[in-house]
Amino acid sequence: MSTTPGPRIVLVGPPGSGKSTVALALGERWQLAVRDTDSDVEATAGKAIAEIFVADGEPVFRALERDAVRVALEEHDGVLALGGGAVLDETTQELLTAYGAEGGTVVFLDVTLAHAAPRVGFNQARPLLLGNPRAQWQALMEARRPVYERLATVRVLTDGHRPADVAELIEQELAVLRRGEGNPS
Ligand SMILES: Nc1ncnc2c1ncn2[C@@H]1O[C@H](COP(=O)(O)OP(=O)(O)OP(=O)(O)O)[C@@H](O)[C@H]1O
Ligand SMILES: O=C(O)C1=C[C@@H](O)[C@@H](O)[C@H](O)C1
Ligand SMILES: [Mg+2]
Repeated sequence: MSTTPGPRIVLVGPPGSGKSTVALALGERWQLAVRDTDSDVEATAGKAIAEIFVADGEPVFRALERDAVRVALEEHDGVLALGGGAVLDETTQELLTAYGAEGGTVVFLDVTLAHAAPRVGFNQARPLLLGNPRAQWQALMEARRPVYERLATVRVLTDGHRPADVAELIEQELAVLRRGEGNPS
């Protein structure tokens, strides 16, 4: 077991990659508390993310999100799911880089458009995907992919896997890594 302070695992990836859902599956599998920075932001703001975007604007949301990620990395020791765009913030990038360098696990949940589309349904709850959802998703994934890949210590392709199976795949990947580092699994 890791002795790194902070969360046991942090999940990053685009909308529909399954961060929130897989976090719950991992929490159940490992009997760990689950936290989601999108929920933390909504609790702090007292309104839904879509409402924050409309009423206050994206910069306000991103500032709330930056604080939520910092606090969660400091005080949460279970499974942590981030919002899809949280990794774009420079402070968050620095914090995740440091967390990974100290032995923390950052998993990039990868997914292709064909599999993400039916999952998210591209509805009103995801303000960044309004307009032409497929094109928006593709553009943001293209821009963010290098960031997800750079910050992640593990990448798991989720296409065609149910959330519980993704959790199992993550566990297997981590076991392979531990063995590679010469630690028993
Ligand atoms: N591996 C999967 N297979 C099929 N459906 C999935 C999978 N993972 C998640 N889903 C479904 O896709 C939808 C979106 O999943 P989820 O909210 O976990 O994505 P997310 O990565 O947290 O997105 P966001 O960045 O918007 O928070 C949910 O309805 C969920 O049940
Ligand atoms: O990908 C994004 O930028 C977002 C993803 C969601 O998790 C929310 O954090 C919000 O809708 C923005
Ligand atoms: Mg989520």
